[in-house]
Amino acid sequence: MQTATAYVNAVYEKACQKDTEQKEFLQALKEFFDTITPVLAQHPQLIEENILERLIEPERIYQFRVPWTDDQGKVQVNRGFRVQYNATIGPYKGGLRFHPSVNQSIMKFLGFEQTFKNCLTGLPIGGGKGGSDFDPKGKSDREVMRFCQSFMTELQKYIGPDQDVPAGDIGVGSREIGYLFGQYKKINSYQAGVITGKPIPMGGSLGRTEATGYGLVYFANEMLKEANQSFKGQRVVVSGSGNVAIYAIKKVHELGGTVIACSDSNGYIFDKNGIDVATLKQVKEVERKRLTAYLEKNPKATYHEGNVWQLEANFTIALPCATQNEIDEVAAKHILAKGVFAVVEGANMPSDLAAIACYHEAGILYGPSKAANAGGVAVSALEMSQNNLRLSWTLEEVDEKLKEIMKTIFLTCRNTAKAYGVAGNYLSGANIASFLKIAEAMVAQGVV
Ligand SMILES: NC(=O)C1=CN([C@@H]2O[C@H](COP(=O)(O)OP(=O)(O)OC[C@H]3O[C@@H](n4cnc5c(N)ncnc54)[C@H](O)[C@@H]3O)[C@@H](O)[C@H]2O)C=CC1
Ligand SMILES: O=C(O)CCC(=O)C(=O)O
Repeated sequence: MQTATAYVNAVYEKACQKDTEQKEFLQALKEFFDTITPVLAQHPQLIEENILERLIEPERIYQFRVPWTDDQGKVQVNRGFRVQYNATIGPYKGGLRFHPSVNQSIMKFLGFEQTFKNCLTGLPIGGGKGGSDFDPKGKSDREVMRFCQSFMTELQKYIGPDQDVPAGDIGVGSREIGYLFGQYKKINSYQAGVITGKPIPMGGSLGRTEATGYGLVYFANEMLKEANQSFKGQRVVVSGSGNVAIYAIKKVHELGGTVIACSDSNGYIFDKNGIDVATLKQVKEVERKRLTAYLEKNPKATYHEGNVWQLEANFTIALPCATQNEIDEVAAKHILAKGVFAVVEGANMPSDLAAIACYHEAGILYGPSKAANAGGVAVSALEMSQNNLRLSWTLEEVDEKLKEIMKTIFLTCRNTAKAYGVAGNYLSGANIASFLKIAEAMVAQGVV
């Protein structure tokens, strides 16, 4: 039989030949494969089952046309996707992203990551992802509504509370989820559990809006405790200024840290006394303006064009919460030179492979996205539970469950890494623990 290394290399080579252009997808595979080779050496039956080749192939991908009419009466066309990656441990579950960069590679990398993330939550949810190259920026509410209605007119054929349950991601917040769910109900019937992140009066869960950002900080806090550290007195930089970033900043401040900078896709603000969350929420959630509008309300802050990871000031903790590959090798080296001892990821795959190698080489704490940002999908699964039970938990109840889930994910990563001889490597811990559970379930279900 092939050795584990030869098997992993062969599967990766084949993927590279099949999906040559899909660089984000291949990157996600490489990051994963590098950590699980030793596990395959211990479980040769998984090689016999050809588990990797089965696991990396999405169960199915839908791609569809999304025509809609803009405010000038002109017909526009976008491309829609839903990747149903893996439903071995539960219905497909994962967000929808509306951003001009969306393509099949990005959808596949996100669906692949989601499969393992969802498994780490310990809740019965499989992995999926979807979205469109539609750009909500600069569109009126009515344009966004018409787009969402057209998108859902097609998507509704493929989803259901026990089949596939979408939610939000970049560019999809409660406004979009409201329009999407409204159209689903018009075509079908009221089935609350068909989508999560719903506005509260439509069956949403308290705490879902905050869950990814809060969960990230709960996870980071567990990492810090393990290293006899805390958020108290830390100078923190958060990239992005959207849903994940805003609630991560809020929770860091509650735990005694100071977030001195955050960003959008054009530039970043530096506010040495700490980002004012109320102002940020007003600018981003209510007015939907660029970050420069923050300065009108907080003139002591400064605005700089470019990537926040070029910040001149020193800081100790980095929480990337914007997008994939925002930290490359140059940015990682800059971050390390500024005194950072922990990078914990709110965005999906924000560090490229060279950046991750820099963290490992420097021996800093590194919390990988599939573990650290799982709080959002975990509370989405709690929303599904509440919808099924036809009841609503209080914010305190949801937050308590989220804290417990994030602590358990941390312990799973920590204990698995230790058991496989890579103590402190939470990336390996996350990959190995979720891989073993899904692989075992896939073997149990037969070759399907
Ligand atoms: N919303 C959720 O529950 C979850 C989101 N995530 C991930 O978190 C990240 C952020 O998502 P959300 O906050 O939900 O999206 P969002 O649409 O609310 O905000 C995205 C933010 O990132 C900024 N951004 C986008 N590209 C950027 C770039 N190149 N440089 C700097 N800033 C940039 C945008 O200006 C915006 O402020 C994404 O990677 C997403 O996949 C992960 C788990 C759950
Ligand atoms: O809440 C969900 O179902 C999905 C959240 C998400 O898209 C993610 O975890 O990346």
